[in-house]
Amino acid sequence: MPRPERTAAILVAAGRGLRAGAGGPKQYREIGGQTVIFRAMEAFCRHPDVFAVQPVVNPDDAAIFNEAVAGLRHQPPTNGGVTRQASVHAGLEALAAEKPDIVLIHDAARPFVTSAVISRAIDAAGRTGAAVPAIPVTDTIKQVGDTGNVEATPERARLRIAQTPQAFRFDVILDAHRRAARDGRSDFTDDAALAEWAGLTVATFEGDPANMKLTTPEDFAREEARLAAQLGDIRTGTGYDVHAFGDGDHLMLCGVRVPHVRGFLAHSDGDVGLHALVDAILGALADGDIGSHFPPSDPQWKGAASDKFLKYAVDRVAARGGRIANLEVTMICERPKIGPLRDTMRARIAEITGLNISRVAVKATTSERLGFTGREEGIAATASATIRLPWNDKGWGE
Ligand SMILES: Nc1ccn([C@@H]2O[C@H](COP(=O)(O)OP(=O)(O)OP(=O)(O)O)[C@@H](O)[C@H]2O)c(=O)n1
Ligand SMILES: C[C@](O)(CO)[C@H](O)COP(=O)(O)O
Repeated sequence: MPRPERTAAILVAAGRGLRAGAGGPKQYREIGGQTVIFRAMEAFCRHPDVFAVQPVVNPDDAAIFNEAVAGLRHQPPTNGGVTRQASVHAGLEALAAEKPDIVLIHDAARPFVTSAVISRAIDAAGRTGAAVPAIPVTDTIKQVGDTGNVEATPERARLRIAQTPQAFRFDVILDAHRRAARDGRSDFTDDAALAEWAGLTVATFEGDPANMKLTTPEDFAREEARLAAQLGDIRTGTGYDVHAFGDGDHLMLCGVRVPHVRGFLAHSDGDVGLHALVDAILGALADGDIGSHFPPSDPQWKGAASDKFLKYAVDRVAARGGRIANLEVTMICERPKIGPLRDTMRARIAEITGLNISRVAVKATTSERLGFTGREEGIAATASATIRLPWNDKGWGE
Protein backbone atom coordinates (compact mmCIF):
# COMPACT_ATOMS: atom_id res chain seq x y z
CA MET A 1 0.00 0.00 0.00
CA PRO A 2 1.71 3.31 -1.02
CA ARG A 3 2.16 5.83 1.78
CA PRO A 4 -0.07 8.92 1.42
CA GLU A 5 2.70 11.34 2.36
CA ARG A 6 5.32 12.51 -0.09
CA THR A 7 8.86 11.70 1.01
CA ALA A 8 12.02 13.22 -0.42
CA ALA A 9 15.64 12.50 0.47
CA ILE A 10 18.72 14.70 0.74
CA LEU A 11 22.13 13.14 0.19
CA VAL A 12 24.86 15.36 1.62
CA ALA A 13 28.07 14.85 -0.33
CA ALA A 14 29.90 18.17 -0.18
CA GLY A 15 32.54 17.15 2.38
CA ARG A 16 36.24 16.75 1.62
CA GLY A 17 36.76 13.49 3.51
CA LEU A 18 39.95 14.71 5.16
CA ARG A 19 39.91 12.05 7.87
CA ALA A 20 39.80 9.34 5.17
CA GLY A 21 43.29 10.32 3.99
CA ALA A 22 44.62 10.74 0.46
CA GLY A 23 42.62 9.74 -2.60
CA GLY A 24 40.10 12.54 -3.08
CA PRO A 25 36.70 13.02 -1.44
CA LYS A 26 35.76 9.66 0.07
CA GLN A 27 32.23 9.59 -1.38
CA TYR A 28 33.71 9.26 -4.90
CA ARG A 29 36.06 6.39 -4.02
CA GLU A 30 35.08 2.82 -4.80
CA ILE A 31 34.08 0.27 -2.23
CA GLY A 32 33.34 -3.23 -3.48
CA GLY A 33 33.73 -1.99 -7.06
CA GLN A 34 31.13 0.82 -6.83
CA THR A 35 31.47 4.39 -5.69
CA VAL A 36 30.41 5.09 -2.13
CA ILE A 37 27.91 7.73 -3.26
CA PHE A 38 26.35 5.47 -5.90
CA ARG A 39 25.63 2.82 -3.27
CA ALA A 40 24.20 5.40 -0.85
CA MET A 41 22.03 7.15 -3.44
CA GLU A 42 20.83 4.01 -5.20
CA ALA A 43 19.02 2.83 -2.06
CA PHE A 44 16.92 6.02 -2.01
CA CYS A 45 16.46 6.26 -5.80
CA ARG A 46 15.06 2.71 -5.87
CA HIS A 47 12.85 3.05 -2.78
CA PRO A 48 9.21 3.03 -3.91
CA ASP A 49 8.14 5.66 -1.35
CA VAL A 50 10.83 8.25 -2.14
CA PHE A 51 9.73 10.56 -4.95
CA ALA A 52 12.77 12.86 -5.14
CA VAL A 53 16.45 12.54 -4.24
CA GLN A 54 18.33 15.80 -3.78
CA PRO A 55 22.14 15.55 -3.91
CA VAL A 56 24.24 18.28 -2.28
CA VAL A 57 27.75 18.50 -3.72
CA ASN A 58 30.89 20.57 -3.66
CA PRO A 59 31.06 22.72 -6.84
CA ASP A 60 34.58 21.35 -7.52
CA ASP A 61 33.11 17.84 -7.80
CA ALA A 62 30.51 18.40 -10.56
CA ALA A 63 32.23 16.16 -13.12
CA ILE A 64 33.10 13.28 -10.77
CA PHE A 65 29.62 13.45 -9.26
CA ASN A 66 27.96 12.98 -12.67
CA GLU A 67 30.24 10.09 -13.51
CA ALA A 68 29.81 8.43 -10.10
CA VAL A 69 26.00 8.36 -10.12
CA ALA A 70 25.37 7.85 -13.85
CA GLY A 71 22.13 5.95 -14.36
CA LEU A 72 20.42 7.14 -11.14
CA ARG A 73 17.45 9.52 -11.33
CA HIS A 74 17.82 12.53 -9.03
CA GLN A 75 17.12 16.26 -8.68
CA PRO A 76 19.74 18.61 -10.16
CA PRO A 77 22.57 18.71 -7.58
CA THR A 78 22.82 21.81 -5.44
CA ASN A 79 26.01 23.27 -3.96
CA GLY A 80 26.84 22.57 -0.32
CA GLY A 81 28.46 24.79 2.28
CA VAL A 82 31.53 24.67 4.47
CA THR A 83 29.87 22.58 7.19
CA ARG A 84 27.58 19.57 7.01
CA GLN A 85 24.87 21.72 8.59
CA ALA A 86 25.18 24.33 5.82
CA SER A 87 25.05 21.58 3.19
CA VAL A 88 21.86 20.12 4.65
CA HIS A 89 20.34 23.61 4.77
CA ALA A 90 21.19 24.10 1.06
CA GLY A 91 19.54 20.77 0.24
CA LEU A 92 16.38 21.72 2.15
CA GLU A 93 16.12 25.06 0.33
CA ALA A 94 16.63 23.29 -3.03
CA LEU A 95 13.80 20.87 -2.22
CA ALA A 96 11.34 23.51 -0.98
CA ALA A 97 9.71 23.93 -4.38
CA GLU A 98 8.88 20.20 -4.45
CA LYS A 99 6.87 20.60 -1.21
CA PRO A 100 7.63 17.19 0.33
CA ASP A 101 5.79 16.22 3.53
CA ILE A 102 8.73 14.26 4.90
CA VAL A 103 12.44 14.57 4.28
CA LEU A 104 15.15 11.99 4.96
CA ILE A 105 18.63 13.46 5.43
CA HIS A 106 21.44 11.01 4.69
CA ASP A 107 25.25 11.09 4.59
CA ALA A 108 26.62 10.08 1.18
CA ALA A 109 29.41 8.52 3.25
CA ARG A 110 27.01 5.81 4.52
CA PRO A 111 26.84 3.46 1.54
CA PHE A 112 25.29 0.44 3.28
CA VAL A 113 21.88 1.92 4.06
CA THR A 114 19.12 -0.57 3.29
CA SER A 115 15.60 -0.25 2.00
CA ALA A 116 14.37 -1.54 5.39
CA VAL A 117 16.08 1.31 7.29
CA ILE A 118 14.62 3.84 4.82
CA SER A 119 11.14 2.39 5.35
CA ARG A 120 11.57 2.61 9.13
CA ALA A 121 12.70 6.24 8.77
CA ILE A 122 9.61 7.14 6.75
CA ASP A 123 7.31 5.41 9.26
CA ALA A 124 9.01 7.10 12.21
CA ALA A 125 8.79 10.58 10.66
CA GLY A 126 5.12 10.00 9.85
CA ARG A 127 4.40 9.00 13.45
CA THR A 128 6.63 11.44 15.37
CA GLY A 129 7.68 14.31 13.09
CA ALA A 130 11.38 13.97 13.95
CA ALA A 131 13.32 10.73 14.39
CA VAL A 132 16.82 9.32 14.07
CA PRO A 133 18.08 5.78 13.55
CA ALA A 134 19.93 4.67 16.67
CA ILE A 135 21.96 1.68 17.74
CA PRO A 136 22.91 0.76 21.30
CA VAL A 137 26.41 1.47 22.58
CA THR A 138 28.37 -1.65 23.50
CA ASP A 139 31.47 -0.02 25.04
CA THR A 140 31.44 2.14 28.14
CA ILE A 141 31.64 5.80 27.13
CA LYS A 142 33.67 8.32 29.13
CA GLN A 143 33.31 12.07 29.14
CA VAL A 144 36.78 13.59 29.50
CA GLY A 145 38.01 17.10 30.24
CA ASP A 146 40.80 19.12 28.59
CA THR A 147 43.38 17.24 30.65
CA GLY A 148 42.18 13.90 29.35
CA ASN A 149 40.93 12.94 32.80
CA VAL A 150 37.50 11.36 33.10
CA GLU A 151 34.84 13.81 34.14
CA ALA A 152 31.85 11.49 34.00
CA THR A 153 30.65 8.04 32.96
CA PRO A 154 27.20 8.39 31.40
CA GLU A 155 24.84 5.50 32.02
CA ARG A 156 25.51 3.21 29.07
CA ALA A 157 21.97 1.85 28.84
CA ARG A 158 20.75 5.34 27.94
CA LEU A 159 23.35 6.00 25.22
CA ARG A 160 22.80 5.45 21.51
CA ILE A 161 24.85 5.96 18.35
CA ALA A 162 22.95 8.21 15.94
CA GLN A 163 23.04 7.31 12.26
CA THR A 164 21.37 8.65 9.14
CA PRO A 165 18.90 8.87 7.42
CA GLN A 166 17.45 11.24 9.99
CA ALA A 167 13.78 11.84 9.23
CA PHE A 168 11.63 14.93 9.72
CA ARG A 169 8.48 16.71 8.67
CA PHE A 170 9.89 18.88 5.92
CA ASP A 171 8.49 22.27 6.90
CA VAL A 172 9.53 21.84 10.54
CA ILE A 173 13.19 20.97 9.85
CA LEU A 174 13.47 23.65 7.15
CA ASP A 175 12.22 26.22 9.64
CA ALA A 176 14.68 24.96 12.29
CA HIS A 177 17.62 25.19 9.86
CA ARG A 178 16.62 28.72 8.83
CA ARG A 179 16.45 29.78 12.47
CA ALA A 180 19.84 28.22 13.25
CA ALA A 181 21.41 30.03 10.27
CA ARG A 182 19.83 33.34 11.35
CA ASP A 183 21.18 32.83 14.88
CA GLY A 184 24.69 32.23 13.51
CA ARG A 185 24.72 28.60 14.68
CA SER A 186 26.80 26.37 12.40
CA ASP A 187 28.17 23.79 14.83
CA PHE A 188 25.49 21.10 14.91
CA THR A 189 27.01 17.74 13.97
CA ASP A 190 23.66 16.24 13.06
CA ASP A 191 20.15 17.41 12.25
CA ALA A 192 18.70 15.86 15.39
CA ALA A 193 20.92 18.14 17.52
CA LEU A 194 19.71 21.15 15.54
CA ALA A 195 16.10 19.99 15.94
CA GLU A 196 16.61 19.58 19.71
CA TRP A 197 18.02 23.12 19.86
CA ALA A 198 14.92 24.31 17.99
CA GLY A 199 12.72 22.77 20.69
CA LEU A 200 11.54 19.68 18.82
CA THR A 201 11.16 16.28 20.43
CA VAL A 202 13.32 13.80 18.53
CA ALA A 203 12.36 10.14 18.64
CA THR A 204 14.59 7.19 17.81
CA PHE A 205 13.96 4.16 15.64
CA GLU A 206 15.99 1.02 15.04
CA GLY A 207 19.19 1.71 13.12
CA ASP A 208 21.45 -0.88 11.54
CA PRO A 209 25.02 -1.66 12.68
CA ALA A 210 25.99 -2.24 9.02
CA ASN A 211 24.88 1.31 8.14
CA MET A 212 28.17 2.76 9.30
CA LYS A 213 29.80 5.97 8.11
CA LEU A 214 33.06 5.58 6.20
CA THR A 215 35.30 8.08 7.96
CA THR A 216 38.88 6.76 8.23
CA PRO A 217 41.21 4.72 5.97
CA GLU A 218 40.68 1.83 8.40
CA ASP A 219 36.91 1.98 7.74
CA PHE A 220 37.57 1.59 4.01
CA ALA A 221 40.02 -1.30 4.50
CA ARG A 222 37.68 -3.17 6.86
CA GLU A 223 34.55 -2.74 4.74
CA GLU A 224 36.40 -3.63 1.52
CA ALA A 225 37.57 -6.86 3.15
CA ARG A 226 34.05 -7.59 4.42
CA LEU A 227 32.54 -7.14 0.96
CA ALA A 228 35.25 -9.26 -0.65
CA ALA A 229 34.62 -12.05 1.87
CA GLN A 230 30.90 -11.94 1.05
CA LEU A 231 31.75 -12.52 -2.63
CA GLY A 232 34.13 -15.38 -1.98
CA ASP A 233 32.55 -17.98 -4.29
CA ILE A 234 34.81 -17.64 -7.33
CA ARG A 235 33.65 -19.19 -10.62
CA THR A 236 35.30 -19.41 -14.03
CA GLY A 237 33.67 -19.89 -17.43
CA THR A 238 35.01 -20.27 -20.93
CA GLY A 239 33.51 -19.46 -24.31
CA TYR A 240 34.26 -20.17 -27.97
CA ASP A 241 32.74 -18.82 -31.17
CA VAL A 242 33.40 -18.87 -34.90
CA HIS A 243 31.99 -16.87 -37.78
CA ALA A 244 32.67 -17.36 -41.46
CA PHE A 245 33.49 -14.48 -43.78
CA GLY A 246 31.03 -13.34 -46.44
CA ASP A 247 30.67 -10.20 -48.49
CA GLY A 248 31.20 -6.90 -46.78
CA ASP A 249 33.63 -4.14 -45.99
CA HIS A 250 33.93 -4.32 -42.20
CA LEU A 251 33.84 -6.63 -39.20
CA MET A 252 32.49 -6.03 -35.70
CA LEU A 253 35.17 -7.32 -33.33
CA CYS A 254 34.97 -6.87 -29.56
CA GLY A 255 32.40 -4.11 -30.09
CA VAL A 256 34.65 -2.17 -32.49
CA ARG A 257 33.89 -1.56 -36.18
CA VAL A 258 37.00 -2.71 -38.07
CA PRO A 259 37.29 -1.95 -41.83
CA HIS A 260 38.12 -5.19 -43.70
CA VAL A 261 37.98 -6.74 -47.16
CA ARG A 262 35.27 -9.18 -45.98
CA GLY A 263 32.24 -9.08 -43.67
CA PHE A 264 30.75 -11.77 -41.40
CA LEU A 265 28.07 -14.27 -42.36
CA ALA A 266 25.95 -14.23 -39.20
CA HIS A 267 22.45 -13.87 -37.81
CA SER A 268 23.60 -11.03 -35.53
CA ASP A 269 26.52 -8.69 -36.26
CA GLY A 270 28.80 -11.75 -35.96
CA ASP A 271 31.03 -10.30 -33.25
CA VAL A 272 32.88 -13.50 -32.31
CA GLY A 273 34.82 -11.77 -29.55
CA LEU A 274 31.74 -10.54 -27.68
CA HIS A 275 29.89 -13.82 -28.31
CA ALA A 276 32.74 -15.82 -26.77
CA LEU A 277 32.71 -13.44 -23.78
CA VAL A 278 28.94 -13.85 -23.32
CA ASP A 279 29.35 -17.63 -23.26
CA ALA A 280 32.22 -17.35 -20.80
CA ILE A 281 30.09 -15.28 -18.40
CA LEU A 282 27.03 -17.50 -18.78
CA GLY A 283 29.32 -20.51 -18.28
CA ALA A 284 30.63 -19.09 -15.02
CA LEU A 285 27.02 -18.64 -13.90
CA ALA A 286 26.05 -22.16 -15.11
CA ASP A 287 23.30 -20.29 -16.93
CA GLY A 288 23.02 -21.88 -20.37
CA ASP A 289 24.71 -20.34 -23.37
CA ILE A 290 24.21 -17.48 -25.81
CA GLY A 291 22.01 -19.62 -28.07
CA SER A 292 19.64 -20.52 -25.25
CA HIS A 293 19.13 -16.86 -24.31
CA PHE A 294 19.16 -15.43 -27.86
CA PRO A 295 18.01 -18.24 -30.22
CA PRO A 296 19.31 -17.75 -33.81
CA SER A 297 15.81 -18.77 -34.95
CA ASP A 298 14.36 -15.63 -33.33
CA PRO A 299 14.04 -12.85 -35.96
CA GLN A 300 14.42 -10.11 -33.34
CA TRP A 301 18.18 -10.89 -33.09
CA LYS A 302 18.75 -10.59 -36.86
CA GLY A 303 21.60 -8.11 -37.34
CA ALA A 304 21.56 -7.36 -33.59
CA ALA A 305 24.48 -5.42 -32.12
CA SER A 306 26.27 -7.86 -29.83
CA ASP A 307 26.94 -5.29 -27.08
CA LYS A 308 23.29 -5.97 -26.07
CA PHE A 309 24.13 -9.64 -25.48
CA LEU A 310 27.17 -8.79 -23.39
CA LYS A 311 25.27 -6.23 -21.32
CA TYR A 312 22.56 -8.84 -20.74
CA ALA A 313 25.12 -11.37 -19.43
CA VAL A 314 26.63 -8.71 -17.14
CA ASP A 315 23.15 -7.94 -15.79
CA ARG A 316 22.64 -11.67 -15.05
CA VAL A 317 25.75 -11.56 -12.85
CA ALA A 318 24.46 -8.46 -11.03
CA ALA A 319 21.04 -10.08 -10.55
CA ARG A 320 22.76 -12.92 -8.68
CA GLY A 321 24.50 -10.37 -6.45
CA GLY A 322 27.85 -11.12 -8.13
CA ARG A 323 30.68 -9.17 -9.70
CA ILE A 324 32.93 -9.83 -12.64
CA ALA A 325 36.59 -10.05 -11.61
CA ASN A 326 38.06 -10.22 -15.10
CA LEU A 327 37.31 -10.94 -18.75
CA GLU A 328 39.75 -12.23 -21.32
CA VAL A 329 39.26 -12.86 -25.02
CA THR A 330 41.66 -14.29 -27.62
CA MET A 331 41.01 -13.66 -31.33
CA ILE A 332 42.32 -16.32 -33.72
CA CYS A 333 42.87 -14.85 -37.19
CA GLU A 334 45.54 -13.96 -39.73
CA ARG A 335 43.88 -10.62 -40.47
CA PRO A 336 42.88 -8.05 -39.40
CA LYS A 337 45.83 -7.48 -37.10
CA ILE A 338 44.45 -7.17 -33.57
CA GLY A 339 47.54 -5.70 -31.82
CA PRO A 340 46.97 -2.10 -32.98
CA LEU A 341 43.27 -2.40 -32.01
CA ARG A 342 43.82 -4.10 -28.64
CA ASP A 343 43.38 -1.09 -26.37
CA THR A 344 40.40 0.26 -28.33
CA MET A 345 38.75 -3.15 -27.95
CA ARG A 346 39.58 -3.33 -24.22
CA ALA A 347 38.14 0.16 -23.74
CA ARG A 348 34.94 -0.77 -25.60
CA ILE A 349 34.44 -3.98 -23.58
CA ALA A 350 35.10 -2.01 -20.37
CA GLU A 351 32.50 0.53 -21.47
CA ILE A 352 29.85 -2.11 -22.23
CA THR A 353 30.43 -4.06 -19.02
CA GLY A 354 31.11 -1.16 -16.64
CA LEU A 355 34.43 -2.80 -15.67
CA ASN A 356 37.68 -0.99 -15.14
CA ILE A 357 39.84 -1.51 -18.25
CA SER A 358 42.50 -3.15 -16.09
CA ARG A 359 40.10 -6.10 -15.71
CA VAL A 360 39.75 -6.65 -19.48
CA ALA A 361 42.34 -8.47 -21.61
CA VAL A 362 42.29 -8.81 -25.41
CA LYS A 363 44.82 -11.15 -27.01
CA ALA A 364 45.34 -12.50 -30.52
CA THR A 365 47.11 -15.29 -32.29
CA THR A 366 47.32 -16.62 -35.84
CA SER A 367 46.97 -20.35 -36.56
CA GLU A 368 50.16 -20.35 -38.64
CA ARG A 369 48.07 -20.40 -41.82
CA LEU A 370 46.61 -23.78 -40.81
CA GLY A 371 42.91 -24.62 -40.85
CA PHE A 372 39.94 -22.35 -41.63
CA THR A 373 41.35 -19.35 -39.81
CA GLY A 374 44.70 -19.87 -41.56
CA ARG A 375 42.95 -19.93 -44.93
CA GLU A 376 41.13 -16.73 -43.90
CA GLU A 377 37.71 -18.29 -44.25
CA GLY A 378 36.58 -16.85 -40.91
CA ILE A 379 37.59 -15.86 -37.40
CA ALA A 380 37.47 -17.80 -34.13
CA ALA A 381 37.57 -16.45 -30.61
CA THR A 382 37.99 -18.01 -27.20
CA ALA A 383 37.24 -16.25 -23.91
CA SER A 384 37.29 -16.73 -20.18
CA ALA A 385 35.46 -14.95 -17.39
CA THR A 386 36.09 -15.02 -13.65
CA ILE A 387 33.20 -13.93 -11.49
CA ARG A 388 32.66 -13.63 -7.75
CA LEU A 389 29.32 -14.71 -6.31
CA PRO A 390 27.97 -14.56 -2.76
CA TRP A 391 28.66 -17.75 -0.79
CA ASN A 392 24.92 -18.40 -0.50
CA ASP A 393 24.31 -18.23 -4.28
CA LYS A 394 21.86 -20.94 -5.32
CA GLY A 395 21.63 -20.15 -9.01
CA TRP A 396 18.20 -19.25 -10.31
CA GLY A 397 16.35 -20.92 -7.43
CA GLU A 398 17.81 -24.36 -8.28
N1 LIG B 1 30.66 20.77 4.35
C1 LIG B 1 30.20 19.53 4.34
C2 LIG B 1 30.75 18.54 5.19
C3 LIG B 1 30.24 17.26 5.13
N2 LIG B 1 29.27 16.95 4.25
C4 LIG B 1 28.78 15.57 4.14
O1 LIG B 1 28.33 15.11 5.37
C5 LIG B 1 28.53 13.71 5.49
C6 LIG B 1 29.16 13.33 6.82
O2 LIG B 1 30.31 14.11 7.02
P1 LIG B 1 31.78 13.55 7.23
O3 LIG B 1 31.80 12.10 7.40
O4 LIG B 1 32.40 14.39 8.28
O5 LIG B 1 32.44 13.88 5.80
P2 LIG B 1 33.59 14.88 5.48
O6 LIG B 1 33.29 16.23 5.99
O7 LIG B 1 33.77 14.74 4.01
O8 LIG B 1 34.83 14.21 6.23
P3 LIG B 1 36.01 14.91 7.03
O9 LIG B 1 35.37 15.56 8.22
O10 LIG B 1 36.90 13.76 7.38
O11 LIG B 1 36.66 15.90 6.11
C7 LIG B 1 29.39 13.28 4.30
O12 LIG B 1 28.58 12.59 3.38
C8 LIG B 1 29.89 14.60 3.76
O13 LIG B 1 30.11 14.61 2.35
C9 LIG B 1 28.74 17.93 3.44
O14 LIG B 1 27.85 17.65 2.63
N3 LIG B 1 29.21 19.20 3.50
C1 LIG C 1 25.21 12.95 10.98
C2 LIG C 1 26.12 11.91 11.58
O1 LIG C 1 26.48 10.96 10.63
C3 LIG C 1 25.33 11.18 12.68
O2 LIG C 1 26.10 10.23 13.27
C4 LIG C 1 27.37 12.51 12.16
O3 LIG C 1 27.08 13.35 13.23
C5 LIG C 1 28.21 13.23 11.13
O4 LIG C 1 29.37 13.69 11.72
P1 LIG C 1 30.61 14.18 10.84
O5 LIG C 1 31.66 14.65 11.78
O6 LIG C 1 30.06 15.24 9.94
O7 LIG C 1 31.07 12.97 10.12
